[in-house]
Amino acid sequence: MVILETNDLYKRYYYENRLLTEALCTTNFKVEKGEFVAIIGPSGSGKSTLLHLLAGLDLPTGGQVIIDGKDIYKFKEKELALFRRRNIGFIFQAFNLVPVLNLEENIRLPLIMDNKKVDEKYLEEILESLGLKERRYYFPSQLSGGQQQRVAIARALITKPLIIFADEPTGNLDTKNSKEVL
Ligand SMILES: Nc1ncnc2c1ncn2[C@@H]1O[C@H](COP(=O)(O)OP(=O)(O)OP(=O)(O)O)[C@@H](O)[C@H]1O
Repeated sequence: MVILETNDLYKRYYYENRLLTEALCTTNFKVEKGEFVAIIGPSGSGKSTLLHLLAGLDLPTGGQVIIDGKDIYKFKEKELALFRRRNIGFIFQAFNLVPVLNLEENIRLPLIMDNKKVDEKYLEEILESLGLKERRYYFPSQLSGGQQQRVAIARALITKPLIIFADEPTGNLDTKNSKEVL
């Protein structure tokens, strides 16, 4: 089953009506449910642009992104925000945790924002499998980079999303922490 599809997706930046950068040239591909795909390419080749477009975080110049059969850029802004929150997990290179919330609260946050009940058993499973149980009441500033990134992963998993996008999730980590996160 195809979970993600792009149709002639592209992104250009203009400056004073002149083409400044072709950040992403026309892209067509499909991703099957359960597939693990890595996007590789030199610096500036458009990897982040592509990921942001796929996750509904940026607007394409043209083309479609279809997730679970839905053309995500046909949604109105609020609908897209809701669709994103319910169906898409995103892990950033900079962990983007909320500093005033503890580890567990950070993980619960997407469900709280959606007025949804947390599946407590699943939360415990995630904390256990990511080795975060003993640190659940720590704040982000009290955690190592690898631990913070694992919290970001847990936060992406808790909503049981259809698809998870990760933009260089180990980019800020040393070799040991990178291995742990992967
Ligand atoms: N706001 C913008 N205005 C103009 N050009 C932009 C803008 N944002 C990105 N670009 C250009 O789009 C191209 C693709 O950038 P992108 O960040 O997607 O690359 P990348 O492959 O993720 O790079 P890296 O591996 O270095 O993070 C680059 O040439 C960049 O200069």
